[in-house]
Amino acid sequence: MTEIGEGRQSMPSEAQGKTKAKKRYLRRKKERRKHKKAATSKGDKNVKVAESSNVTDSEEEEEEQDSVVTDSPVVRFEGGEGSQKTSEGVDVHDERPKKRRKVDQSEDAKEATPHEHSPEPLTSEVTDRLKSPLPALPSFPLPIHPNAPSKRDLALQGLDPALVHADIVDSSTVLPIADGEEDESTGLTERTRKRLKDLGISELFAVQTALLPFLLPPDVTQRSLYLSYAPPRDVCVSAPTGSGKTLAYVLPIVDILSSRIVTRLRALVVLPTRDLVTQVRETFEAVSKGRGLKIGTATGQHSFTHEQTQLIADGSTRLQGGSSKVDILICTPGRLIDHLNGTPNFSLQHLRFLVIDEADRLLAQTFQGWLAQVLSATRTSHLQSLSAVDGVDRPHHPSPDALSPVSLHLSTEFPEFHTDLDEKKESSCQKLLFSATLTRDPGKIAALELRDPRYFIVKSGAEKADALDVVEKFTIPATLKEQMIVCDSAQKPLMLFYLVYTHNVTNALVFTKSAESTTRLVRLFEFFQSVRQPSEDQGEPRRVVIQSYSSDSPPSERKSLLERFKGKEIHILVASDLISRGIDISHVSHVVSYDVPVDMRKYVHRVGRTARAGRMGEAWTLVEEQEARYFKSMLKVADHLEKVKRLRVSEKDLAPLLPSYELALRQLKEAYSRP
Ligand SMILES: Nc1ncnc2c1ncn2[C@@H]1O[C@H](COP(=O)(O)OP(=O)(O)OP(=O)(O)O)[C@@H](O)[C@H]1O
Repeated sequence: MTEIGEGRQSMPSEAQGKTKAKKRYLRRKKERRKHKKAATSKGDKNVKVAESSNVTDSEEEEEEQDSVVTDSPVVRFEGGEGSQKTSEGVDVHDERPKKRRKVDQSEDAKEATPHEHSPEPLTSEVTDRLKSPLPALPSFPLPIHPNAPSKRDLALQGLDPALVHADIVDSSTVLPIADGEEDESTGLTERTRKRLKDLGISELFAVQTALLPFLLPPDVTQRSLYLSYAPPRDVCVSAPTGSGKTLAYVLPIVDILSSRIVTRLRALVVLPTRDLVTQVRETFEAVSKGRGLKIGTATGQHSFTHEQTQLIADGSTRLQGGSSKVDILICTPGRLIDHLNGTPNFSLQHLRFLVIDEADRLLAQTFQGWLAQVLSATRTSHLQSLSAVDGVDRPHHPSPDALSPVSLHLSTEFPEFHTDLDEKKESSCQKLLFSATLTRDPGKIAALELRDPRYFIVKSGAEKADALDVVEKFTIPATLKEQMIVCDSAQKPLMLFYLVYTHNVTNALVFTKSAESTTRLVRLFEFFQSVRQPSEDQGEPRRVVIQSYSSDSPPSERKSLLERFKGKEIHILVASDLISRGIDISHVSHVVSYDVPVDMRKYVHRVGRTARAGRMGEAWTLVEEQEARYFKSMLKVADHLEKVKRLRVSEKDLAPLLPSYELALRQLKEAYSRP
């Protein structure tokens, strides 16, 4: 309070002081104007006398205030019609312009000159100073906006340089299989080439032509079972679905392992599903027929003990080099870890090949950190942990002859002597990664501890390929025709039935989002078929055999379903994404995504069940109206939107099927409402 009071007391004197100074200033200003007027009046008779000599101080003040108001470039008058009311309700006539008025900026600029604002007339000393150039201030450099990194640069950030410099292979490349003793173009042995011809294969596909010469170099020492002093480079392969990736690794493995004398576990193939394990085993058996190689599988389909007896020759004696009944093991990651941790003498120290097929899928799932465990087991003897596993302190009976070079330094046989055998060797295990949608994720690739990797990317139009294509895009088989049908969700089953009947589909895979919807859709289709009336023009409708294939069915039933589908006993297999990857059924003519795939990878693998090995195929995706935007943007991001054409089906087309469909729907409802 005191301070405020004091402030108020001092105000009048300050105000007076200010008023005097202002008065002085205004007086001088008036004088200046007079002088100016006197100087100009002689030559200019038309000059309007704007400044009366008897203008009062207060009038001058108002003038000053006005000039302050007009300093603002835009003047706005809120009250309409030029009059305003004061807070007390008194009408005040406002003489200012009623509309917005723009003040001329150039006039402002003129007013803002130092002369105008200077309260004192400029002395000659000051004007001299103003005229003389002031020493220039050091100017700061203008800020530079760095260019935003291009999409390409961003995409390449953090990538393995080997991936950026990948070998791009044109998907249309084929190479006839040579006759004669030597084949310099592929490095395949005569025996393997003969076997391929027996299997009806006369030429090699693009991925095979690229990979075989690399894995089977002309220098035979490079084909040894152990390469501790010149360990082989690892390989990553990205090639479209159905392009023959399986043979690209089966052929070199069979050729190299055929030189072995003792059976050891030398090739390990890891796959995400049991069905794929069975399929790859069949390919190995077909190619290696008559070569004496032993092939085993571990998927959990049989009991653990049964699998152990199939894999291990001797589980009772402690063997530093491990023991194996198989040269090649094809397995799922979960079961592999079970054997690594729980099967005595199961060792990966002799591995020459570690194949990870459908690599992006396997790397996306941890399966108890299977990869880290497998990589560690390839580096040193797994034997050390054995007694810990079974809890038995075994008598010490090492057999160093069975040790691989990578494990020789662990030998306890000659502890006193230091020879080059003690030197730690590198593992001879060559990692081979395959997928149609190979991950480019640097983090996931780093986990693989790849050794000087070489990337092969198979795609159409390889000559135009850019590093960005390598990074972001997946290739779809050139022989595949893709279409989407946008429809109401309630119409989807009817739309499927329409497509099946009008296109005479007899070999199709239909993908749904879940095992439950698979079963429901099959039941609806069966009801629909049972109530469908013969048409006037086409007579009795064709009978379509449809079955569901999902994780709900036991493995033995699934196996038999696949066999029947391959044998064309089943026309349509409605499946969850369980078989969207890798499954190779050559005659599949149509793939229907009854439910939209959740991402581009899923889409690529689903549609890739048709148009395999250069055959023609069609893929339809049923898109609910509210999903259309999402689906299209997914395709657009993958630069694939223009490849998927829209197929339009009108109400009129569906009308003939509608009565049977409605009846079938009622039956399905009843079936599901029954307790
Ligand atoms: N050189 C060849 N000549 C003829 N057929 C071949 C050749 N190579 C592979 N095939 C056949 O092509 C089909 C597809 O091969 P494969 O299953 O290896 O494809 P993929 O590239 O692994 O596909 P996906 O990515 O879907 O697993 C198989 O039926 C296979 O027998």
